[in-house]
Amino acid sequence: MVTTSSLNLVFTPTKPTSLSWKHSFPSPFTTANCTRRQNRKAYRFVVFATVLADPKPTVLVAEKLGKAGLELLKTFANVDCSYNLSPEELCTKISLCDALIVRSGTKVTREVFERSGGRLKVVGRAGVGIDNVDLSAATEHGCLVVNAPTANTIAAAEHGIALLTAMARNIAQADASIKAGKWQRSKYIGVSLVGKTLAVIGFGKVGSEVARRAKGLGMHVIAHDPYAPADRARAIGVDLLTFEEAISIADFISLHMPLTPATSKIFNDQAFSRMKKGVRIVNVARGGVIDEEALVRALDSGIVAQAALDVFTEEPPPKDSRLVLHENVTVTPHLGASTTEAQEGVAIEVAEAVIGALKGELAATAVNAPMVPAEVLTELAPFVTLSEKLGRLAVQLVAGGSGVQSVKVTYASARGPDDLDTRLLRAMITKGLIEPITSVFINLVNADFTAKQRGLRITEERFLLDGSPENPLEFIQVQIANVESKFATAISDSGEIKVEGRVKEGKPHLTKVGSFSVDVSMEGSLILCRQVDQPGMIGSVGNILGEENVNVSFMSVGRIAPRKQAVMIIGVDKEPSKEALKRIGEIPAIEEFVFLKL
Ligand SMILES: NC(=O)C1=CN([C@@H]2O[C@H](COP(=O)(O)OP(=O)(O)OC[C@H]3O[C@@H](n4cnc5c(N)ncnc54)[C@H](O)[C@@H]3O)[C@@H](O)[C@H]2O)C=CC1
Ligand SMILES: O=C(O)C(=O)COP(=O)(O)O
Repeated sequence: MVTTSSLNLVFTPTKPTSLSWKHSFPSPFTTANCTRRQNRKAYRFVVFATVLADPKPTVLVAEKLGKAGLELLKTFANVDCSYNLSPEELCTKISLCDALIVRSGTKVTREVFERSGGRLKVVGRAGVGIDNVDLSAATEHGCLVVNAPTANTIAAAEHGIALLTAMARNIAQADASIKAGKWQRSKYIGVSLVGKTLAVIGFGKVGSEVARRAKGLGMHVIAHDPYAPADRARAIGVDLLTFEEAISIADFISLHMPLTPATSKIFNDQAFSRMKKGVRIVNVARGGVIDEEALVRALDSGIVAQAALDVFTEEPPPKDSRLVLHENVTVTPHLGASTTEAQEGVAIEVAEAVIGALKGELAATAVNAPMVPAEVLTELAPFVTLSEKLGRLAVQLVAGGSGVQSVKVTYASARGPDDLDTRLLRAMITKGLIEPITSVFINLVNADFTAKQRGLRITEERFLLDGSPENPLEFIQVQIANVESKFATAISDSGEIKVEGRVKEGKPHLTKVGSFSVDVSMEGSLILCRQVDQPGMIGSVGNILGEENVNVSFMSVGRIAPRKQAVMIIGVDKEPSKEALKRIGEIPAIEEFVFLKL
């Protein structure tokens, strides 16, 4: 048994039959192929498509983006290129935008999401680092964040090597000196790289490309990365060491990890004190991983002989920054990704991801939503629809005023937990449970967060079946505990509202309500009746609906035993009038009934 999500707040359905959708979904999800590009697996992703009122969405491009990416965006959207916006200008504009594209120079704060009024659907980061985007706020607002993780890797690695070699040979200082009319050959004696030890901190895409190139320069390369697979390092001929080991034996250190709470100021006084005297440091990652004041102290004391920095805690750094002005420091203004090739690449990469997201696809480069491989998505597709419908149906059975706090989802499958990814199904059940009773829009990005915020505790269980794991799932059960139902029949023997569904011939079917077995296709709207099993019932209800010109799409009866109680389910194409529903309720053999929209 696998149980997830343990959240403990309360939410109360206020309008259980209201189905006013803030966003409509042509289908619960669409799929699209994620194309090309080296280093990227061909994933296909799910998503919740938003139908935009304006035929063309608006994309705000807040920083300079390569031409090819802009052209691509213009084929699909109205593109507003407004650079150098102040934070207030950005917040003002954002309520008119469906997507925002930035580089590292724009802070996408919580206020930006709040001020978007729910319109902003995707933030595209035309580059790797997303430390300038408030990811929690994005997730809370159901806004997808995508980046362009591969197209600037080589540019950043080449810049790292450029800084390494320039620093070792005092290129920048010598250049400035000669332009100042001097000729200082003995002052700018450098150090050689060959045979020296380079510690690469952060052995990801950029770090490993730097390692490859440094080996080509004859350096001995070691690395530290708590998450990097040892075999990838071995394949490049690099030993993975602990942080302390790596920094204490290195002659050169090159930084390539993201800025996170764990890496913030990881290079501090303590770290510098462990380094070999005369070490040289390159930072093409993020300024915030270094305590810049500690680095100045280490430079002054000679522990660090030289530093070459492309990135700073504050960008641009203050004009009087002691670090920038230090004679042993070489600086560039965050140029790691700034090659013609990389900028065209990231522009296309981010434009494709943003367009995909606006079309309703979840990009391969989503950073705040789970990625679902294509093959998993294809086989789970009908269960995704089933999940949402079960959620919608279950919550509409709750009597108004009963707070829904606890929902148990059971997946019956012959597959082991590792072979069945239920995140998508859970998100869709959550969507089905919450959307009918609120105006909140739920997608894969914000489902768990919204459930937590609304006090909905969703636990998941697996019911392991014998048999063939060919079919991912046999059935899904949704149970809502500790509530009253407006249709008492839906309460199972164990006291919860219980609905169960299966996929039959690719279509979602309701197969259990409470303790009654039924079998109806989950389409349109349903009238559920509990009745004393007797002849003529179908005709009686059918007549009332016929008089109202309500088309009946199907009827199905599930009974305990002949002439005892039965559950009749009637599918209708439109909502019958209150009067018709009242007349159905007045049929003597009908003990209770409920009208539900799927
Ligand atoms: N200066 C510039 O213009 C550019 C800077 N960058 C920056 O370079 C960095 C690396 O980028 P990529 O290689 O594309 O990212 P990546 O995600 O491929 O690699 C980052 C690596 O850092 C590792 N890491 C995480 N926490 C760590 C820790 N505490 N200690 C050591 N390693 C840790 C991760 O396991 C991962 O392998 C990012 O911060 C990115 O923003 C990237 C491109 C251009
Ligand atoms: O991709 C990254 O992480 C970078 O740091 C590049 O930043 P930029 O897009 O050049 O502002």
